[in-house]
Amino acid sequence: MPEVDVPVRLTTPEDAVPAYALPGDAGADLAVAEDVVLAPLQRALVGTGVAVAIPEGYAGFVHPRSGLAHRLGLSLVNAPGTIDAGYRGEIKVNLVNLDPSTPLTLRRGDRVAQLVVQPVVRARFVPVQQLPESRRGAGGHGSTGGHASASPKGVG
Ligand SMILES: O=c1ccn([C@H]2C[C@H](O)[C@@H](COP(=O)(O)OP(=O)(O)OP(=O)(O)O)O2)c(=O)[nH]1
Ligand SMILES: [Mg+2]
Repeated sequence: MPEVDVPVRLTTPEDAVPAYALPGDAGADLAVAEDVVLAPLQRALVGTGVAVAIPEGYAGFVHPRSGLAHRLGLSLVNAPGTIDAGYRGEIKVNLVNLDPSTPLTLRRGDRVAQLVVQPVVRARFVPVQQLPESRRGAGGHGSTGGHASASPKGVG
């Protein structure tokens, strides 16, 4: 996998530098810098103790962790959160407990999200009268089929 240097500053020496759990992982785990209790369906903006300087031409995307989502219903309100190259503040996570009945307790240091650093391009938006044709055209929102159905028969 290609690598890029990302300067990182910790709020305190006890905060964790984002780390990849395994070789080949796309996301480096981010931990909460404080204890948090989330009531069912409650959300909270929580610091990670980490600030980064993502190089120009890249951006960071903060994704949920699938295990916590699956086991506890923990997610991010704004998934994926966007970390701009110019941002020097602490990375914060917009946590939400999507479980409808069980409160969720997180301890400082728990890894709750993952940061994916990706190359990005900046678009030059060019106003035109007519867009070039394509096979998809204006079709969307399930136009190719296979979308889930609310009916007991399942997907169509
Ligand atoms: O999950 C997130 C999302 C964003 N940010 C920080 C980094 C990002 O560069 C900045 C702005 O994010 P965004 O552009 O998504 O938020 P906005 O509501 O548009 O705020 P702004 O007006 O500051 O751009 O906030 C985080 O710490 N965590
Ligand atoms: Mg913005």
